[in-house]
Amino acid sequence: MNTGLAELREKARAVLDPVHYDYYAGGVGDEVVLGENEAAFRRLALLPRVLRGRATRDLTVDLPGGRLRLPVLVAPTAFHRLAHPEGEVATARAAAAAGTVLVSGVASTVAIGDVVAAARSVDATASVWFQLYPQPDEAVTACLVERAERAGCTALVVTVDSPVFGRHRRDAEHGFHDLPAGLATENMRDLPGGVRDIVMSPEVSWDHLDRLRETTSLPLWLKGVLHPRDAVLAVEHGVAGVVVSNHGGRQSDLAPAAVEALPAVVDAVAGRVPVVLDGGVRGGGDVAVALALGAAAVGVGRPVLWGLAADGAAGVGRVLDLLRDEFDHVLALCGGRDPADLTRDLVVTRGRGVSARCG
Ligand SMILES: Cc1cc2nc3c(=O)[nH]c(=O)nc-3n(C[C@H](O)[C@H](O)[C@H](O)COP(=O)(O)O)c2cc1C
Ligand SMILES: CCCCCCC(=O)C(=O)O
Repeated sequence: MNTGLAELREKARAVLDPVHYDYYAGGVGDEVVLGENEAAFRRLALLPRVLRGRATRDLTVDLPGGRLRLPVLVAPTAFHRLAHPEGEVATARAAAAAGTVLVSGVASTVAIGDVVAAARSVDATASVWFQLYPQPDEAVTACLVERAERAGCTALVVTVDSPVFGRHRRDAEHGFHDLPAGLATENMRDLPGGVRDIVMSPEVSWDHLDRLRETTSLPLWLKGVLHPRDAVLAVEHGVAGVVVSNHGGRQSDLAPAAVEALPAVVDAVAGRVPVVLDGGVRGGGDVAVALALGAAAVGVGRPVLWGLAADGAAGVGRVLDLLRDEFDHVLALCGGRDPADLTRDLVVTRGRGVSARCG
């Protein structure tokens, strides 16, 4: 892990209520996938290319829903006001200042309109995307989508890896089930039928996705895809992009590490839509490896929460600066001029030698 990020994590651990720290840090079951997400990156190396670099590198990436000044976006995570009183407002300001996208979760503790306003107060062109779980009551989903559109979100991220809640042992041991008094999931107010809770339903299907797509003209990303066949189906169902993710090791503890699932999804999608990876990204080197394996960008979840808890918007800004700076440095070391110079032939598995390649 980048040492700056490790310091922020330790500062966050020191200031957070241990129950809330464990909610953020924890994973499902035995936390095998949680560990594997990071460990899998450590097993990969990048072959440098020489004599082809340039003095300054262009880190910009264009995605459906917005331009990123670095190939790192803020993955959706719930309940930012557990970390800092300003919550998602602080995160939005920092993401906008860094020139990247905040994917704001439906389970945010600030309403989406206020999140977008915070981002736009820093940069009038800032892009905020809205993440939601497709609800079995489609009137609820439609209402959430309408709110995101009205707020000015520029893309929707539909999370599909949660047919049921993940079983988080740390939360169970602490008895953490509810937000403390004074905090609420602000997007879940005044919904059709008086619904207040986010429902995870195994009955949500591709048909729900098709109907959701008909309710909006926003680009729609599918988050939580690991099987290449699902990636193909996603493209066939008209998504604008796919997020390879195991939810940061918080859903199935039998899932593969996210970066290990990435190449097959990239191959299945075959360039028809961009692929974003999240899970275990803890430094600029991880960003570079993911891009070399075909990701257009990566998402970061927990490091942003550590930065937020440690120092509000400034702490989130520090996380994004550290990742940008380290990624730029690694790109230079690989003889890269921009992210497109990171190609799969650069990636090798440690301990397995390097095969002859000239492609
Ligand atoms: C505390 C926490 C809350 C999360 N909440 C959501 C959520 O509401 N919606 C969602 O799609 N993903 C959620 N995720 C998953 C993240 O979007 C992302 O997939 C994951 O954090 C990436 O792994 P990383 O934390 O190792 O970077 C959450 C993750 C954490 C750690
Ligand atoms: C009742 C709100 C559920 C929010 C789910 C947040 C999440 O995805 C997580 O991993 O935690």
